[in-house]
Amino acid sequence: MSDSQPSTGEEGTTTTVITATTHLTLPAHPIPLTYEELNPRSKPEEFFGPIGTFGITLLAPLFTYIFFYTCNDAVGCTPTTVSGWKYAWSLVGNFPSSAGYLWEWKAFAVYLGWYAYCIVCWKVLPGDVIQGNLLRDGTRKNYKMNGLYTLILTLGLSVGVLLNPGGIELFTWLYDHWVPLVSSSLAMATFQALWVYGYSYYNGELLALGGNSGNFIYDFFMGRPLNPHPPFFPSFDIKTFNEVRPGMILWLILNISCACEQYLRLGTITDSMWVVLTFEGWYTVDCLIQEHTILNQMDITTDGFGFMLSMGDLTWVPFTYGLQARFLAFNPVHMGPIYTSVVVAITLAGNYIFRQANNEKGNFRAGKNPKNLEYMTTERGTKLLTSGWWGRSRHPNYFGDWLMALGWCLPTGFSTPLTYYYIVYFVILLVHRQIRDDGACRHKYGKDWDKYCEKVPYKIIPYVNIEVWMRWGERYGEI
Ligand SMILES: NC(=O)C1=CN([C@@H]2O[C@H](COP(=O)(O)OP(=O)(O)OC[C@H]3O[C@@H](n4cnc5c(N)ncnc54)[C@H](OP(=O)(O)O)[C@@H]3O)[C@@H](O)[C@H]2O)C=CC1
Ligand SMILES: CC(C)=CCC[C@@H](C)[C@H]1CC=C2C3=C(CC[C@@]21C)[C@@]1(C)CC[C@H](O)C(C)(C)[C@@H]1CC3
Repeated sequence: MSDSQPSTGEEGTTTTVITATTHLTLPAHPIPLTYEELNPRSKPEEFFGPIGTFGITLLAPLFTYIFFYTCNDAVGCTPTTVSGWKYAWSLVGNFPSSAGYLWEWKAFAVYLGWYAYCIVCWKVLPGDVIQGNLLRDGTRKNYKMNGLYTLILTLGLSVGVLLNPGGIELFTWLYDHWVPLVSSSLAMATFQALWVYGYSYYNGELLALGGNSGNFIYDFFMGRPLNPHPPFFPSFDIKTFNEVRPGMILWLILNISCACEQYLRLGTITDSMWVVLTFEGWYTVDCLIQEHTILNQMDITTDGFGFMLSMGDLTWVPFTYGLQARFLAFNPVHMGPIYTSVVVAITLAGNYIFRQANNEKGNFRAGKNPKNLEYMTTERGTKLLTSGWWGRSRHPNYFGDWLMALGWCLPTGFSTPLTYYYIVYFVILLVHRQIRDDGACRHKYGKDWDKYCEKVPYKIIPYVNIEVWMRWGERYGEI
């Protein structure tokens, strides 16, 4: 089976080939023939251009380390005091346990083993082959969707280990080698990003429209190739593989390791740890149940695969999204029934909005409209929902996602602001994503998008017009 096929629909070798639930139609213009026409030069404008992308390339890994050195059982979690920072700094390269060693070959070998295991699972476990969206060269790629089976197998093996004598202690090996594992994932992420960047100059593959500026720093970060694959292994799509497997599943495993650490220290697992473990774990499970939906997301359809996604997927997601559980491992919080109920209610509300909104759009895009929602038809032929969750704001799913994120941070109590980094980072990520998506939709739908925006003026939070607030703020400022 070839990786890139004409859009006629063919049989995959494993199981049926299913076409991604998209409404995309063939471009009206003739498909350009030359490589240069297909891959035009882009302007380095996103993230404040080369300077901004250089800054994020350095700062994102740096923050991953800072989150550890300023928040661990040796220093506590006090990045708010000068003495806290000084003490944390003195421990870099000099940490009392292997959890803070900057590099360890054994951890690197374990990490490579984990990555290889994920590839083997992708190869040998069964799964539907889904045909992706139409690419601008007129072809479609096939994707094997078996992330959920990889997760089920991994969880099954984990339970097997945990039920054996010494299994809990074995699991805490991950907690005890946190920084060496961070460094290993970062090495892998950097290697991948460099390799796909270099290889994209040789194999004539389709480039991402936003990652072909000719500026190394910018293109390395944004991602030059759109759908990179290793040589001689064209059916292995590096981007979709990275997006939901080695990082997302590792996040769940690291959380289990933190829970084991807490159990060894306390002899029990606190309510706060259970809440974090359950809800963050469910996020991973839900993401893998819906794995096919990533084919319609901008990371897959538009963005290239570069350091942003490579580092984001392999390092940022598992090691910083796991901060809450790691904090609770050495700093247990007992929430009690009332606080637990409040946190659970917020998280469930977030999950409900997130899932309902994503399902409404997913069903609608698949040609189903079980709730009989209102919609408008654009000149392009695409339909846009104007009632239900998508009539309440233009990104209700982001709002639900953020509420869930709040529910993951609240169990850590209020002794440190650091564990709340996630909701701050997530606001920035979602607002930036909203602006990018709005721009892309305006480009796609033209004045139809303006009509939709008139009908649904609220950007993320239903019925809350941030722009009105901003204008009101400006007027207040003038007074
Ligand atoms: N935890 C994390 O770190 C992250 C989580 N996420 C989550 O991933 C999920 C996917 O996010 P993302 O890919 O950014 O975007 P969305 O799932 O919100 O999809 C946006 C697209 O939906 C289509 N659309 C917009 N409005 C309508 C409408 N009214 N009716 C029908 N279709 C519409 C448009 O595409 P078209 O018209 O072409 O179909 C638009 O480009 C979200 O739930 C988000 O919260 C995302 C990033 C990071
Ligand atoms: C600091 C830095 C370099 C950040 C890069 C941003 C990345 C962390 C995010 C960009 C898009 C992401 C997505 C997910 C995780 C975070 C990153 C990689 C995602 C896999 C989370 C789970 C969701 O269900 C998702 C599959 C929709 C999502 C896809 C985008």
